[in-house]
Amino acid sequence: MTAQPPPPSEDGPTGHDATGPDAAGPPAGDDDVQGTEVGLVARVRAVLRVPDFRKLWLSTALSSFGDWLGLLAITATATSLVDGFAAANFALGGVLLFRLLPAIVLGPLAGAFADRFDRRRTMVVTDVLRFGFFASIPLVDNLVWLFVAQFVIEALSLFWIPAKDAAVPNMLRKDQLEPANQLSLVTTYGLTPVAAAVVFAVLTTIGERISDLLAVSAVDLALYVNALTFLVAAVVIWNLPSISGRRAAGVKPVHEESFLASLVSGFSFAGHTPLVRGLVVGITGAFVAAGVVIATGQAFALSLGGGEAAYGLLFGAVFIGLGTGIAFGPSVARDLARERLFGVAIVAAGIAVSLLAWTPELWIALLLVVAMGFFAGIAYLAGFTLLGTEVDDAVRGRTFALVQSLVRAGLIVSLALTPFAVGLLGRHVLDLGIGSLTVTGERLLLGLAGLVAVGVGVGAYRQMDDRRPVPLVRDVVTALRRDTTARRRLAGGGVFIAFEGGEGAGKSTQVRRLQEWLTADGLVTRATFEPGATPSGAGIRRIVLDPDTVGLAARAEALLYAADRAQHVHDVLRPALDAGEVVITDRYVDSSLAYQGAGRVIPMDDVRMISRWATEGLRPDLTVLLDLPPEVGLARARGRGTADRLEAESLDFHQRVRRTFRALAESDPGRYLVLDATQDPDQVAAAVRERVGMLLAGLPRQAAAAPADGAGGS
Ligand SMILES: Nc1ncnc2c1ncn2[C@@H]1O[C@H](COP(=O)(O)OP(=O)(O)OP(=O)(O)O)[C@@H](O)[C@H]1O
Ligand SMILES: Cc1cn([C@H]2C[C@H](O)[C@@H](COP(=O)(O)O)O2)c(=O)[nH]c1=O
Repeated sequence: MTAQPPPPSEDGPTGHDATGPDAAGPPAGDDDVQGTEVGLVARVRAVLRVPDFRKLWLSTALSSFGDWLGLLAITATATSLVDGFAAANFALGGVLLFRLLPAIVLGPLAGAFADRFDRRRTMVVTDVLRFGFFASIPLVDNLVWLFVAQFVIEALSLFWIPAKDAAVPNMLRKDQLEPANQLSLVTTYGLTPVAAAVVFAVLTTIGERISDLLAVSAVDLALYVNALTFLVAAVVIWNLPSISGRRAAGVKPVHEESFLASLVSGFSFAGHTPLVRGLVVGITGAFVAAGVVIATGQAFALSLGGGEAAYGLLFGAVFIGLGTGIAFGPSVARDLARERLFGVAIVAAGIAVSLLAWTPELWIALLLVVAMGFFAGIAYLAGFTLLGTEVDDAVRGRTFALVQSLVRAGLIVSLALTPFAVGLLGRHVLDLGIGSLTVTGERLLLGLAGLVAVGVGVGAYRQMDDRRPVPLVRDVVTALRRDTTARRRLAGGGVFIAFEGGEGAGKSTQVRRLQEWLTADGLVTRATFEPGATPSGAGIRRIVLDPDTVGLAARAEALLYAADRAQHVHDVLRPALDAGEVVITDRYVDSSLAYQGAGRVIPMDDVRMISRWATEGLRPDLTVLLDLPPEVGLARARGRGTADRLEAESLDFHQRVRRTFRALAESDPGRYLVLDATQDPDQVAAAVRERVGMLLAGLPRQAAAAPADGAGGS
């Protein structure tokens, strides 16, 4: 018997909980993850049914609209405040420079701020201040003040953005973050700039009538409207306590670290966590390359024999590609792990840029630019989503801010240096004997940018790959195929298999082997473990297993394992099961019953109760118990090095653990497979396969021809 013995009618595959498939999710928006038959629109609609996210999205959309309108109005104001072509260009350049500059200095500080202080307050205060500064631009009506205000507004945005980016993952379930990001990115870079451009055009067209009616110019009116959007956003955000995350429940954080120390620990976290390191390197490198592409754009358009019109077309093609990648990338990539997709997409974008460098024709260039944008959009969405799902709340603000600073710094450097480099490299005609080849600075730099992108993509991939058993090429091909041989999810929801047993019983070995077998059989599988499979769980694992953790009360230990499990169910198990995966975990509730219940002698019912609460009743469809004498297992485990805190317990402790595992299995034989773990690993694996084969036989897999955007992200 595990946490919740199943009534006969509920038993069997996919009947893994007593509380229904929506139990682990937020109050609304849960009907989007029933396998892969659900389209993008339905998933976005489901995300929008989460009330707090919907309100935040609406207010962010409003601010974004205001921001674009403001940018148009500010550039118009800047050029109108000076005379002459050169001065107008200087004013325009100044506006853009002052928009990007603060990020380099203030970005990391803003991240530490977002992690340290109440995010809702940070957002409200910055919105109110942005309202004031935007409104001051038309009132003061002076170019120097415009630059100052622009700088301050941008600096304030730097505090607002990481606070918001770090807050969103707390409002949604992990599997909802990708559609939420798709919606936000399409809104910010697709819908609101277009809406702002239309409104700006209308305002300037009817400018005279506006002046007569309101006694302000159309450009000033745009700035006032923009200012007002920030005030509205401040009010909306003030009424969303969930943005405060942990503080929403009134929990005041204890800051043992100074501000400086938290800044340093943010950098250290990014530097020492391979996944984050890969993301930071990948996103920054990709933006450096993007800066080169933007800065060489006009010269490249000229070299294709086109003028401003060709440049405009190339510019538009980037956005078409980006939008398509963000909207449809997840459907194309389907089950490809986002950790892999990120690096692969950057490499693909890099290849497109490298090919661009050799392109003689405008139409080929346009296709390559769309392809580049498409892959860049996929990479950006995957990277942004991974930052939200994989980085713990406590350091998320600093991580987002670090990325934002590096991205802007990379953009500034490449935008500033590229024109000089193009000039320096010049134009050369090489005599190849059989003909001549014209090499121009912009094309050389484009080629270089492509190579940089390929390099950072490979680097990011190496850092982030979680060494899953399927080789990359097969994984990509499988993800792209939509025929009957492609890996499939289970149509009626996933199957949950737990491996249990004492130290060194061979659980990790058998989990890996079962996953390899199922993957080869074409199923989408997820191998995981307890404790420590989530970022916060990793911290718990360090505490409970560290031999230096002394004096930990038995109840505290039980609660720590339960906390790890609650996070594991919420972040990994429930979303994967809802998406129809076969989920295999190395340890689950039985370990708590055996180690904390029998080992630490806590009443079984107490352990059962906290486990049921932590898991919201989620229980395995099958538990494989690898049974062996503790002396044998401990000897195997010690082969790995120093014993951890639990391995170091007495033999008597481990005997009690073994007896309890066996008793649990005996009380519910239909749901357990008990195997003699002293057997050869091949024999154990064969017995596991036979039983799992029976469990899966007859379970419907997802339809062969899935709809184009039917993939759930994983
Ligand atoms: N059936 C087996 N016979 C002998 N050795 C085995 C067998 N299965 C695994 N081993 C070896 O025993 C050691 C422990 O195996 P493994 O890590 O798979 O066990 P585990 O149950 O996950 O351990 P723990 O719970 O302590 O992490 C490894 O060195 C592994 O190669
Ligand atoms: C889930 C769980 C685990 N434990 C113990 C059992 C082991 O000694 C360690 C985990 O180490 P492993 O090498 O990853 O197997 O933690 C526990 O006492 N209670 C639990 O709920």
